[in-house]
Amino acid sequence: MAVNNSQLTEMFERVLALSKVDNTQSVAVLKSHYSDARTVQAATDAALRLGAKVYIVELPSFNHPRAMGNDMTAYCGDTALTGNLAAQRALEAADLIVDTMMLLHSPEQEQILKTGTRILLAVEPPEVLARMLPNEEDKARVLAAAAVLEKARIMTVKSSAGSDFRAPLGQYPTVTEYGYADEPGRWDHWPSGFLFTWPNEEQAEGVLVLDVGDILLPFKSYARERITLEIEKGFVTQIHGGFEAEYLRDYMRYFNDPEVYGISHIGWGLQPRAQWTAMGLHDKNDGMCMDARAFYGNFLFSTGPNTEVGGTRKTPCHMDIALRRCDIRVDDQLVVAEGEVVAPEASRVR
Ligand SMILES: O=c1ccc(O)c[nH]1
Ligand SMILES: [Fe+2]
Repeated sequence: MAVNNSQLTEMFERVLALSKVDNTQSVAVLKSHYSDARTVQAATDAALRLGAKVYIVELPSFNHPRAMGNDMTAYCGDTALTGNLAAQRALEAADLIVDTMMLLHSPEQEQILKTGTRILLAVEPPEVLARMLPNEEDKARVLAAAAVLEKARIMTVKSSAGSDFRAPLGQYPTVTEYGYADEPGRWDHWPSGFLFTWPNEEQAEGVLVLDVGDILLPFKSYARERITLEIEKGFVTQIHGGFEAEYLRDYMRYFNDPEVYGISHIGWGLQPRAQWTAMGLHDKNDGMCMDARAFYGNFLFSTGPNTEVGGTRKTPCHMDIALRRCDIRVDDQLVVAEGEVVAPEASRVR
């Protein structure tokens, strides 16, 4: 199926309006050679139709010699913007940046946000953008869950597969993603609909068991056998299992950086229009597979960087791993029971 350009522009107009774009605003569209030309054009036309002053910042392609694969989250930290201070100043001058290249997990993104500039990441295929067009109900549900998470002192995750994980919280803020950048200095991602935080440094403990069907990004694979991760003092210390455990071990070892084993963001999915099955219907190069990160009731955990919240772990290897059928507790409140969102009530899809 394919979204036509008129529909794509109309969707961008709606999301940019939700992101508070109007005739008082300037909008920079950030692109590189792999940006979807339809997305760049639709974002540009939509911002113009909303009366904003629009400009396009195109950066030359950037490849790190050790990067593998084309998934934009496969190699984090260094980007085409790294070291390009003139381009960064040009981007900081905007009120809103539509990022069709991906600055996520780079220090430059944090520096830009600190100036008050808003960033909206949009790198998924137009058809995925359309299926998960954000709305104010998404925002209300995610913020309701965030109100619980930001007060929490511990997150615990258990599952019938054998997960038994504890993460003391409080050192880092709660991050919400509801699909539009409507506050000064806010980063968001269209499509999304989930929330997360980071464990207190060196305090996450326990076991996480990836069961059959759980998703590993950026591999874009469904686990076909169990993989068991042992976590001590905030780091993955053992990866047990068969071939898939060996593949994960080998991939992480390749980066030759002990920080790749640090636990990164942990949270849960609240997007009912995201589907666990969607990844199986897309080519690996279609996008970064936000369906896997956002599907309703997942436990999404990750390894590697924590620069997004001011941490010092700037490591290029970032695994996003989505588990189904977990029990997630925040303090003593059960928020997800066997993969079903149960609380807070205002975060549930009615
Ligand atoms: O939206 C995203 C995408 C990737 C990621 O690691 C976090 N959030
Ligand atoms: Fe991530």
